Amino acid sequence: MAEQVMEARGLTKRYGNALAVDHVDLHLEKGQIYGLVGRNGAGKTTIIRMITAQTTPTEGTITLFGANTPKGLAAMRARTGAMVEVPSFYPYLDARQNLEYYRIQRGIPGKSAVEEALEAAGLADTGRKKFKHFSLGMKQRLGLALALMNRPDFLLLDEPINGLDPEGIVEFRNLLLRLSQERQTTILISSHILSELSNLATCYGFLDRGIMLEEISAKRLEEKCRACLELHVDDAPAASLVLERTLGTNDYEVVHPTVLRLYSHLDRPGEIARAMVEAGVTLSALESRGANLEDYFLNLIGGARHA
Ligand SMILES: Nc1ncnc2c1ncn2[C@@H]1O[C@H](COP(=O)(O)OP(=O)(O)OP(=O)(O)O)[C@@H](O)[C@H]1O
Repeated sequence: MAEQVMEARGLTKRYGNALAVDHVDLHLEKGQIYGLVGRNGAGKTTIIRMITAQTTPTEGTITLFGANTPKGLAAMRARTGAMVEVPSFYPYLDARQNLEYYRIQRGIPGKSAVEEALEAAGLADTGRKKFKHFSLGMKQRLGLALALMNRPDFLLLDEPINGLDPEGIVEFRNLLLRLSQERQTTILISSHILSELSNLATCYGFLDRGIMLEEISAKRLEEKCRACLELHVDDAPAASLVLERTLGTNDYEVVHPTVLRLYSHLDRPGEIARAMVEAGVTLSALESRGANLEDYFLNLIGGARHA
């Protein structure tokens, strides 16, 4: 069984009468890249701040690397690194000097920690360039380097991609993939744009107004968003036979006794309708479906709001 890095149960944060985070459960296993997705104000930052002990939960428990006592948690937090807001760096210092300042302040042993962190964040070649001349992408990467200085096993990043241009997003994503592959770092990354995390996250948690609507693996999400033709019929087993024998495809699933999803023949709905009619299967609807990631999330939120 994969090692559990973090588990939160019933995690709740109340500010006065407002519930910023409402009984959220979260699970992260070693090596996962967990995308925490929610619109502005959904509670992402508050969750990350509770995990990093920057704020105290009103209710609920957090377990980090198997520890859940205050003392145990404090010890395990040394194995985490976080970038919650862009840290304040000195504008007239370069990347190395800024990190060296924080290394000493945090008591991280060994000067090589700075070099290693700069290397891991793709900033090893910035030389004497002062922070004030950094692009936003470089500033974000310096924030990442700072979070990496203690070589964390578990990295928490709050909206690190926010404001980056497409090229910056790809660069940042590649850095995180490298960390995940080379060091098996477990990563929790939040974003309000689901598609920013595609090709990166291995699982997602969808958060809306403090409530965790769904935790889902990237693989399952991809399957759910795959383009298909949805067939509404009177008899799904009979329709399956038509798909297999007449149309020669196995690329379908029966999702209900009267509904099938067909992933092949997407551009040939007429052929499908004809084959069904000829076999005596009543086809009451044939719809083209397939959500992109963003639509999936919006539908999920919409569903929860109308419930
Ligand atoms: N210190 C605080 N005092 C009062 N309310 C707060 C405080 N911090 C957060 N909130 C409220 O809690 C809710 C969740 O905020 P949070 O910052 O966690 O959301 P978020 O998903 O990270 O959004 P954003 O991307 O805008 O930061 C919001 O309604 C916010 O106004």
